[in-house]
Amino acid sequence: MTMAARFGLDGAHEHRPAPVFYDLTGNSDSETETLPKFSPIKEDASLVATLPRRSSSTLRLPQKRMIDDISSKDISPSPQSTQHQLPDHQNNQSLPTLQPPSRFKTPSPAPRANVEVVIPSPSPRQQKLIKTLKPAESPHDGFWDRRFPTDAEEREKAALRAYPQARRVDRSIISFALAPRHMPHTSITPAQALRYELNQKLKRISGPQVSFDMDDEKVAMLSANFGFLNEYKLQDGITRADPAFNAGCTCNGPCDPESCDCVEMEEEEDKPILTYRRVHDKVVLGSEFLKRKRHPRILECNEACGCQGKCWNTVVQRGRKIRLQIFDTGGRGLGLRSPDPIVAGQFIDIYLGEVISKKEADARENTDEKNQSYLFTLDHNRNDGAVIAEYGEDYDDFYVVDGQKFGSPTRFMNHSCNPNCIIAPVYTTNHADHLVYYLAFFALRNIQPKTELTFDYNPNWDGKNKIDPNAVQCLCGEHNCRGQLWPNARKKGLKI
Ligand SMILES: C[S@@+](CC[C@H](N)C(=O)[O-])C[C@H]1O[C@@H](n2cnc3c(N)ncnc32)[C@H](O)[C@@H]1O
Repeated sequence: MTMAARFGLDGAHEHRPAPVFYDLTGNSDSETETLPKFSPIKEDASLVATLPRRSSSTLRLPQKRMIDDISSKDISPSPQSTQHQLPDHQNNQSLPTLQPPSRFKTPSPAPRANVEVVIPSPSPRQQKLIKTLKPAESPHDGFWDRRFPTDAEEREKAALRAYPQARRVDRSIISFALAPRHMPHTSITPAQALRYELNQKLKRISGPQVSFDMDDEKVAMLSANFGFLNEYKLQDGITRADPAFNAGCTCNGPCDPESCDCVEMEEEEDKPILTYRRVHDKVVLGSEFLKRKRHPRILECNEACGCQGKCWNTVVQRGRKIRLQIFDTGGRGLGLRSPDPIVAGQFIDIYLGEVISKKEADARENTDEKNQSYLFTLDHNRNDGAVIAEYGEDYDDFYVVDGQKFGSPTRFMNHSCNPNCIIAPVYTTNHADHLVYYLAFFALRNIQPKTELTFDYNPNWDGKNKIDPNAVQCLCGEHNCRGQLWPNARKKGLKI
């Protein structure tokens, strides 16, 4: 056999390295010439030189593949063929005897010619530490203590804190994403986990408490990804008017509703549109305003005003004052109510969501599989002189609020043909922002605690509209029910 074939260098002749064979018995007297005539020390040089030997068991014993390469008569090595001598005391031990190759029939992949062993070096910190250690007492068993640390050495290292110490942790202060801190150590259902997660989100809503008043299973009607908002979420392409264009009233001291510049005038009448008034301890919308078929916008005072936004005309910007509950209505999905009594004209909350372009709203509406809509177009100022002057008469790209994935509790308000709430456009901090304003809900009449809060989704209904078979069916159950929420023509691709 050539050297090249033996080391697997000559691929044309032999791809597999020649087998390495150690004579461990030292008592064979035959077949010397049939064994490969090579030095196992030489072939194993890389391994043998770098790997420390613990005992005779670390010597490479013939492996299955090696034995397959050799006929059964080849496996009685002679003392003469033994190239790797064992110390005397090891030679005296009873060493493993070779088994006939007939036991190994399964073919195995050829061994790789080059074997590389990478042993990670200790880090500089570990090296420094190792130098400081006194050599542990050797039990004189042939083990190299540096490579095979004794228990004594391990204990010393531990004493020197060579190993990272377990940190003491106060588990009671760890907050978990899905499990409440004080929850008993019982498993929770996915519905309970979802409820917990959504409750955590509810807690981040500003103002009095908002809660779920229903079973865990019903809470699952709401996606875990739903995000509650305290302010509009402006999406790509949505811009707000420059605050520099904001204007305020010139009132000197508390604003007078008869003369305050923030109070809009009736069309073609030299008369202010009366909005808020005081009833006992509350500032509420007056009945004249509530009774209107179309509710005009409300301009609340702000920092640019003579009153510096401290007068009565600041109801919506002061935020929600009642508690709210999201509950299961049955056929109409989730709904909204309050455990508190509400008086006529009282502010309830604003409608929040993502503010998106009309184009984006069209795309979302057309891909929405469910027949639910949370879209509100901010087009109240369509006929406003200032808007027409700025954007033109045919302008139709008004922004849209989408409360489907992000929103405020009012996003759960259902439609009723006999509603108990109205919705009005309200400007707070910037009167020049005609494209982004708030949609604010007010009570239309006194509302008893736990009564569902509803509004009219189609306030322009004139009573003569035919029932559209494609419209979403109304389930409000009121005596004057129209039978439909709104024509669903766009979703079905129909023309109306
Ligand atoms: C703004 S969401 C109201 C909250 C909704 N119920 C929920 O569970 O998320 C509007 C949707 O509620 C449902 N809805 C609201 N009022 C309804 C009514 N009177 N009859 C039937 N479905 C109604 C319709 O599916 C509608 O598209």
